[in-house]
Amino acid sequence: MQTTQESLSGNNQQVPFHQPICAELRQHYQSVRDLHLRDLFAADPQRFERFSLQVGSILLDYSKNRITADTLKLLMQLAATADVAGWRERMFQGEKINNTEHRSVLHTALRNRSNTPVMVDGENVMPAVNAVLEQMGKFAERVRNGEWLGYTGKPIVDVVNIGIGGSDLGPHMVYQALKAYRHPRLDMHYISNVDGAHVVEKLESLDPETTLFIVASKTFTTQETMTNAHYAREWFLQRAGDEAHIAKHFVAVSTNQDAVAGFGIDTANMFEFWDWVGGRYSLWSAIGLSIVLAVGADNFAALLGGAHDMDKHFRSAPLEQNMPVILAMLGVWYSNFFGAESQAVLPYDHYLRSLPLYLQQADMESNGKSVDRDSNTVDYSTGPIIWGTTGINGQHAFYQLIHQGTRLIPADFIISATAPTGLHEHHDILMANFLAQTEALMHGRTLEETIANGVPAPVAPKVFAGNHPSNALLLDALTPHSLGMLIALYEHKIFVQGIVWNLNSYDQWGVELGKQLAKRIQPELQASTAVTTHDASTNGLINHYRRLRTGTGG
Ligand SMILES: O=P(O)(O)OC[C@H]1O[C@H](O)[C@H](O)[C@@H](O)[C@@H]1O
Repeated sequence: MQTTQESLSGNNQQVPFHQPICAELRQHYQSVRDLHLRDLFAADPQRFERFSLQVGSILLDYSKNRITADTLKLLMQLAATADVAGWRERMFQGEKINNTEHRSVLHTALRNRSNTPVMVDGENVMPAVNAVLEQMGKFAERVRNGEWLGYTGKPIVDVVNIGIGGSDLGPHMVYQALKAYRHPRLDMHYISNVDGAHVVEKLESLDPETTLFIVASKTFTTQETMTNAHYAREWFLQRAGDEAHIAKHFVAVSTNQDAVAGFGIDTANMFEFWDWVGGRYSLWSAIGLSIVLAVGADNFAALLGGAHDMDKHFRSAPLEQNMPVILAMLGVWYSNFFGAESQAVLPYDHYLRSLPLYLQQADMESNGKSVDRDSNTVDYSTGPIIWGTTGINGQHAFYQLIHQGTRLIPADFIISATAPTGLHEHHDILMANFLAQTEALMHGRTLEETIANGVPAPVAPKVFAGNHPSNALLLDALTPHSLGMLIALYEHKIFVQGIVWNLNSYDQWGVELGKQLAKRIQPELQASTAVTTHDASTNGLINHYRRLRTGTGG
């Protein structure tokens, strides 16, 4: 096993995409690209059994993909060539696979319910992980049972999570997904945008006496979060008067103890996590505090347990029976051989409506890269554009393009078999649409079938080519456990694709340049003379804004 930083870097010739298996896959692609799914199904009555897999409470039907048994065999050879199994072990064992930041990648340790030791720099991280989990559980229990009181002696009613990116999207998505499990007295709110409208509008509806703020930031330096947190602190103090009341209404989640203390939050009210937790993989850490407050420590433990079960499956199942690996390699098949540009995520579940947003960060910030882990510029496509919304709403908006447009858009359809509301008729309608769409995308409707249907002329616009690939993910029910499994499934899919594309999926240098430029531009917006230090477009826009700007100095 590789241990040193140098040995984690290979050279360009080692890149999986330069290996002979890719030439073989390209050749194979030529023989498969014109096959129609309709014919593949007709030729093989066992296709569903052959290309579906159940792991715990999740069924993955991947039979409606443009693959044959040979495709899968070759894709798995590519995964093996990329040493997915070796890298997987390196990740789980805490090697510093994030080679540009020299960090381990151990979100799996946060949900390691087996409690086996996980070592970072010679130290087992599990005692610290468990201690923070306990701290979160105890704190949440006091808030939930009404023991934790605001400065006028009232129990907390509203909790505001102030965070952005990974410190917002994960907890926000999970809170929505587990709404059915939430504490009846507690409402969670999420403020991320530095557009003042977000914080002002939200605070208008809240009572400082019964509101708890969680300032959630891994670095505790993110400008948007700090600006909103300072505003919330000011808003609170204007009403509560005394700084001593802050301790009852502000807690922090961060890796940066000094900055938390500097903000004025007692570090006794800080929930810690560590630099080996990537922001977009952090909902399992103290960043999930709002989840624990909403659904309780037991349900949070079930969420972690679901993710842990998926971790165990991912770590031990052979590649060809490994759900994250299968999803990942199907994605590679469409991105790198069919030239697909995007991947749609279509949850048929109101509670999962934020999953596409969450996965946008998880996937696109991880694999949206054109320089590989050895600093070579890649000559193949990497992470796709992730997009989507709840399935039914999408049907009445953009599905037209998926059905009859000119682009190939692989889509993941996600649904649970149980209606959390008990509205069974609603759920049957939802399910029928879910099935109808995947069937229509796959099968299409030929010219002959269209004519036989007796549709009036013109007939051509009413023909559906079909052959559009989709995965169907069917959960027994949307529970904390199955949600944990589902999120971990996607995390590991992203990991596998990153390995196949030879990327470091765990840094995000691409977000830095804009941040630096914004810092430079911000004071220029208040300049008294025309700004000339940028390109003509940026200068023109800055100066136009300076003229229109209202408020001090404008
Ligand atoms: O948690 P924070 O340190 O405030 O970071 C919040 C977010 O901001 C960054 O710019 C990154 O692109 C994200 O990966 C991160 O999740």
